[in-house]
Amino acid sequence: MSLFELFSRQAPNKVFLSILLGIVSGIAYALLIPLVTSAIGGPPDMLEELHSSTRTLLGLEVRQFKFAQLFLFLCLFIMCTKGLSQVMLAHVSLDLTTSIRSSFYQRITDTSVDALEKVGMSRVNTAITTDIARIVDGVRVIPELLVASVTILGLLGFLAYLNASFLKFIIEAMVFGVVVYQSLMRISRRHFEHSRKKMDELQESIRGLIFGAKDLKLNARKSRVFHDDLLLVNEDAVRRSDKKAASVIRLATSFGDMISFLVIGSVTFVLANYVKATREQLVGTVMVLLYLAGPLGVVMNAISMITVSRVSLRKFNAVFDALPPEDINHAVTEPAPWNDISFNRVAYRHQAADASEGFQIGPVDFTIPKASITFIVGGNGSGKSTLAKLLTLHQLPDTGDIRFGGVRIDKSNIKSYRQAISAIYSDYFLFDRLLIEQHEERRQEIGRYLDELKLASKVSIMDGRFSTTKLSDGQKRRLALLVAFLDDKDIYLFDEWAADQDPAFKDVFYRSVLPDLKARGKTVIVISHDDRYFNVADQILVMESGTLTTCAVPAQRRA
Ligand SMILES: Nc1ncnc2c1ncn2[C@@H]1O[C@H](COP(=O)(O)OP(=O)(O)OP(=O)(O)O)[C@@H](O)[C@H]1O
Repeated sequence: MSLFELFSRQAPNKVFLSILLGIVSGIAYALLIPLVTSAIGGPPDMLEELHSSTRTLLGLEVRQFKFAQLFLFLCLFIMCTKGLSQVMLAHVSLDLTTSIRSSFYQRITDTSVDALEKVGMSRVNTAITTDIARIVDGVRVIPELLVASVTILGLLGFLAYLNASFLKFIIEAMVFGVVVYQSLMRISRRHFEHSRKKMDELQESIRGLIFGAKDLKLNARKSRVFHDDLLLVNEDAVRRSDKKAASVIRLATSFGDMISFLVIGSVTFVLANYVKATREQLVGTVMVLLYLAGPLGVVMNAISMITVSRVSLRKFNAVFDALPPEDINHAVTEPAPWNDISFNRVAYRHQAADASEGFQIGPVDFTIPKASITFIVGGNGSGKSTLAKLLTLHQLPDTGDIRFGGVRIDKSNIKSYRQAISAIYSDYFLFDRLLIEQHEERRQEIGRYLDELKLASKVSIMDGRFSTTKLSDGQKRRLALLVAFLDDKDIYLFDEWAADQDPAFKDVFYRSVLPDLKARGKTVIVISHDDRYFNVADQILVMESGTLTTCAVPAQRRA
């Protein structure tokens, strides 16, 4: 979508009205010069009446009173129309910012987890914090550009009336100016594109600076290498590209400023010798040229902002397109009753970023009965978490099928079946609130869980919001468990949940929490390295290099 389309789609009527008001004010602007030159230079016949009177106002003598009145009226008119036009544009710009952000949030919500992981936090962050602001800045100046262009046209019209030969020369000079200016802008755009690319890398380094702070503090050499060879190098690359781009833009702007004066000089000192023109015509032309500098400046500034904005728009669109909405049915309906989850010849491949084949799990076959406990075990990188993503329906298999009872999971029902699942992944995110309805029964339930999870002395929940999330890793996971309990889903998946727990609570988790969930009819899937507790499981799925090697049932079950 083009910049102007973005703006006019946001509020077509307001944009139209503000442009109209801007144009009217532009025309009024253009009228001020002929008015002043007429007042100074003597009356054309048709304005004779306006020159006639001199009056006293507030003790001051005002000559050509009607001219003065008209001049004042035009000034007030310009102030009102331009002001109103600007206020409306400012409002539309702010609405547009919110609207682009909201549609981006929606896109992030609708896209697949896979796409989001591929694009990555840094690119999404830069798109939201840098690109959207630049896009809106560029869009905001489009109406100003139109208004300034109308003013310029009006002034050129007056020049045509004054002296056609001067007009021809000035138009030629303007075309020359625009061609040179545009060439410079093209160069600056290339530098901005480079800077924008480096900005993504800089964002990634900044993430390292914050999230890796603890590690960096423990290793001065590593910290120095990180600072000097990565962070500052990226910062420097952004700075250098921005500097080059800004220098070219400034050069273009001063060229633009100067060309007005060169044209004034050429008209005054050279052209006046060759073209037949009266003194009034010459003075009028010079005044118009001086006056032209204002709207020309606006045009040039607008073009430079639009240049930057177009770079950001391209980048933003690339991120937006890399997050396509999941091609699934988004309507949520109640799934049909089921007694087991079965994986039949299921295979899924992670696409590698390089030319290599990537990692594949499967084909795998297994069945998980309802109201049972299944452990998924295996070495690092064996594919447990990938299998967990398939089990929690974040991905459909490339081949084979996943069935809930007799129902095959496909694009038409995957979202509905997802609603039956609650998961705490190894990289879970703890929201600072519950995001569910609050009522008295729920409050009592929460109190009970806080006691059971030994969190009552640490956290309270007020209006669905946690009093704090500044907890130890183990406590945070317990709070995540509380959130999962409140979800009250049919299926629970825990990816190495107990890894941070102390031995006492680990025992509670495996010997009490999991069997309780099973007793309540929940289907529990646990990814675990805790072999001490494997006997809690009804079945164990062992992953090895993406394949399911054993489907073992523990030999003895402890009471
Ligand atoms: N988003 C991804 N894109 C490409 N490859 C991936 C992606 N996620 C995981 N992989 C690859 O898949 C393989 C299995 O990863 P997975 O996270 O499933 O292993 P895991 O058994 O859970 O390991 P761990 O016990 O260390 O958590 C790894 O080799 C990893 O490189």
